[in-house]
Amino acid sequence: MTLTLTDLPADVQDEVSKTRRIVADLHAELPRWELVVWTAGNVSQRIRCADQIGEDLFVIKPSGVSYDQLGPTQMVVCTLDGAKINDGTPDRLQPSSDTAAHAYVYTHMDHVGGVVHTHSTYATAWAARGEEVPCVLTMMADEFGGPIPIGPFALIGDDSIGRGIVDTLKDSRSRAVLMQNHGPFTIGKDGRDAVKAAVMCEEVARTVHISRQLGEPLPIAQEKVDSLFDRYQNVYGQPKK
Ligand SMILES: O=C(CO)[C@@H](O)[C@@H](O)COP(=O)(O)O
Repeated sequence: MTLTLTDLPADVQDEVSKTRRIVADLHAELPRWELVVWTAGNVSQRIRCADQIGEDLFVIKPSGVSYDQLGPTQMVVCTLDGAKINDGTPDRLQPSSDTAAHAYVYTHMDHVGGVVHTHSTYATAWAARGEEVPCVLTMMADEFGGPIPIGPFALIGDDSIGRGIVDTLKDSRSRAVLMQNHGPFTIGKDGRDAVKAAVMCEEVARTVHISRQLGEPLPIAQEKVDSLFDRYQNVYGQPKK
């Protein structure tokens, strides 16, 4: 039976409301960082509520709606099988066409709290060639712990894309995967972390492409990549609260 938001415990309803605001605001980051044209990108964030209602939920944008029309009340709430709940939005409002992919990632990667998909230019150009972005920048070692891998060609609309993302990232430190002939999908501890991974993925895809136009970039020794990744993930920035 389809869940009804207003029947859920008050604390879950509060978390849904907060997450809707977060996900709506994160969608503004996609055009801000020039990661999308038109509506060609989406963000979602998990709600960890299995202890209260027996399953997690996630919030994702509605399909094909312009970013300047996206507010918290348009954000769609789904179960981890990708089904929209009775979330207060009009029945006709459909979730993103990538909802099944996001749902598959949340189901099979419990540590993931946010998923992003874009068609950002340089990352998508690497995806079109089916070539991983080699780890030749300290920024890549910091952020991705190695190369940005290529995922398989997969048609939209069922579990194929989600399965390709999980199969590629489950044994990788990278939070980004370039789905062949399609574009980048990124994961993170939350939606903002996944958006950051999408921003950094496009940045390094552009830089490495330019470097290759000048000559052959130099690889970084694996032990140096490991050291850079460890520092950035565990020391960089301000002390964790
Ligand atoms: O990549 C695709 C379609 O191929 C979609 O991710 C993109 O058009 C965005 O679709 P949504 O607006 O999220 O349904």
